[in-house]
Amino acid sequence: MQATELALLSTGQMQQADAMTIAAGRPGIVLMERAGAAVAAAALARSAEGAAITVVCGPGNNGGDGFVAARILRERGRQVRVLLHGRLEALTGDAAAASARWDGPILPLARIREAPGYLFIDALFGAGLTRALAGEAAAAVAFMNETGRPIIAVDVPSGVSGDTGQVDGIAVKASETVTFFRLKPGHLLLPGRSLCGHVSLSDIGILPEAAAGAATFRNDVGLWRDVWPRHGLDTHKFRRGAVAVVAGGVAGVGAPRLSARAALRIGAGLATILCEPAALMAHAARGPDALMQRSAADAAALTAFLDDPRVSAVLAGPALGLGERGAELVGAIAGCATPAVLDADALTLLARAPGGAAALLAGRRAACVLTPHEGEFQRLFGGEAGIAKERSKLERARKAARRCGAIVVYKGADTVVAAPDGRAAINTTGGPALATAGSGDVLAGLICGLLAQGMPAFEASCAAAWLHGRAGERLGIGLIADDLPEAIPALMRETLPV
Ligand SMILES: NC(=O)C1=CN([C@@H]2O[C@H](COP(=O)(O)OP(=O)(O)OC[C@H]3O[C@@H](n4cnc5c(N)ncnc54)[C@H](OP(=O)(O)O)[C@@H]3O)[C@@H](O)[C@H]2O)[C@@H](O)CC1
Ligand SMILES: Nc1ncnc2c1ncn2[C@@H]1O[C@H](COP(=O)(O)OP(=O)(O)O)[C@@H](O)[C@H]1O
Ligand SMILES: [K+]
Repeated sequence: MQATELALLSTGQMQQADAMTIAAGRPGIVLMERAGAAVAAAALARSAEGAAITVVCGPGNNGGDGFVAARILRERGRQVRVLLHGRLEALTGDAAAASARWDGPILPLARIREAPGYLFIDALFGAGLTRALAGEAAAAVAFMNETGRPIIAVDVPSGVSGDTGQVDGIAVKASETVTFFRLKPGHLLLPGRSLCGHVSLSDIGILPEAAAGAATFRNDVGLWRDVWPRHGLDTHKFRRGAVAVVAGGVAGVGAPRLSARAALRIGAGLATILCEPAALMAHAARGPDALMQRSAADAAALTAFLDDPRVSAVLAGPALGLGERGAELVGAIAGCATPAVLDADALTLLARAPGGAAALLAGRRAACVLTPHEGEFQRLFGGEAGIAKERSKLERARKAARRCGAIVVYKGADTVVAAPDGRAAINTTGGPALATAGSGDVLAGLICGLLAQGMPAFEASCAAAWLHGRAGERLGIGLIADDLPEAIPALMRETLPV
């Protein structure tokens, strides 16, 4: 899949895409007929001839799609009941035209409890949702959900914001969502994603160029395949990239080793653990033999190591420790010219720095990736009203990336990767099996391993998040973080030109 097909459009951008297509000579009612036909096709696939289908229409064009679907379903032998929220005379434009083509009865929404039928089509609200559902609409949605019958949502489940995936109050819990042209962020961000059921995308004739300027993407291989590191026959270990993983003391030997192992498994040529002197023996006693260890007592030692131009990326955070040494080393990384990944303790130390992360990273000369989970994100940006008050995880990540001049990998079940230039991607690979100690350390190591091989930081972060998630899916429940790096080589061979 190409990057333009992975584009996600906001509801505003989708409206512009519609308007652009209509202005180019394709009438809105034609688009609506195609949208309604796609919804009808989904309902036909889920119902037998004669089945009773209830179509719940709202006051806008989402309702218009519902009227079209209702007409087609009746023509195809289904028993269709149409309910409308609001007055028929209040419908305008394409929705009014679509309702005029439906010559069956139209019942008020309040009658939804009578004979609900086998399947619902939710055409209440789509891209035009402006506020929380209330009154009759909220009651109808509660009823549909309670019946446990299948619900096909038109465009988005009513009550879910297409932009943020957030729900104020109540929303439809759909079995399936039929949407048009391109997905919206709300289909992928939680809780929206969990309310959509299976999402199918229908081409209704909107001009593909309408997505050309998109800066938000679903994270998939097509987004970064072209910049995936390739190594020629004449490569050697330093050309493949050397990673430095900055570690802490004896109590935290495991976490940085998970990161370093991940960096090696994703293709870095060399990985060295730089630990407190007292931890050197503990590291030396552990596998794999391919990993190297050195002591780095302070910032001077770390800087001297990073000054070697062959060291191509550095990672700090997992079990680094929150003491003076840690703070000093994070300061040294902020000031160095080596591409860096800052995770875990390094993020807490960044948040504690005078002026916060943005101040410490202001002068950075090389790419920097921050990998906060929710708690770390709050620590870093919770005090910045412009970021913390933003309702969309996508926009919070984007603003944080701009603020720090760094790539932000805002982790969770709907990880968002955002770049300071405004690009962002939402990751959907992975699952609950990844919620296990050390899983984040592996992700940080994967990113660092790709940075070390010269992959641009945004794409490296996206690729690492995608592979990390796929590895989690493949290993499934019961995985421990140690398993994740080992699953990476096979995944790479299957999905990438290595
Ligand atoms: N444009 C096109 O060509 C195509 C568009 N398509 C379809 O159009 C859909 C977008 O249509 P849309 O823009 O008319 O918005 P829609 O989601 O129907 O809702 C707007 C209405 O709901 C109302 N309303 C909002 N929130 C509410 C609430 N909480 N509680 C109560 N009322 C609320 C709002 O009222 P207002 O906020 O103005 O008071 C307004 O009356 C899109 O999702 C896709 O399905 C396809 O056919 C392809 C071609
Ligand atoms: N339910 C989930 N679905 C998908 N990915 C998840 C889920 N839970 C956790 N993850 C992923 O697992 C990793 C956990 O990282 P983190 O919270 O830093 O854990 P740790 O500090 O134990 O290493 C992140 O990459 C996160 O996106
Ligand atoms: K809907």
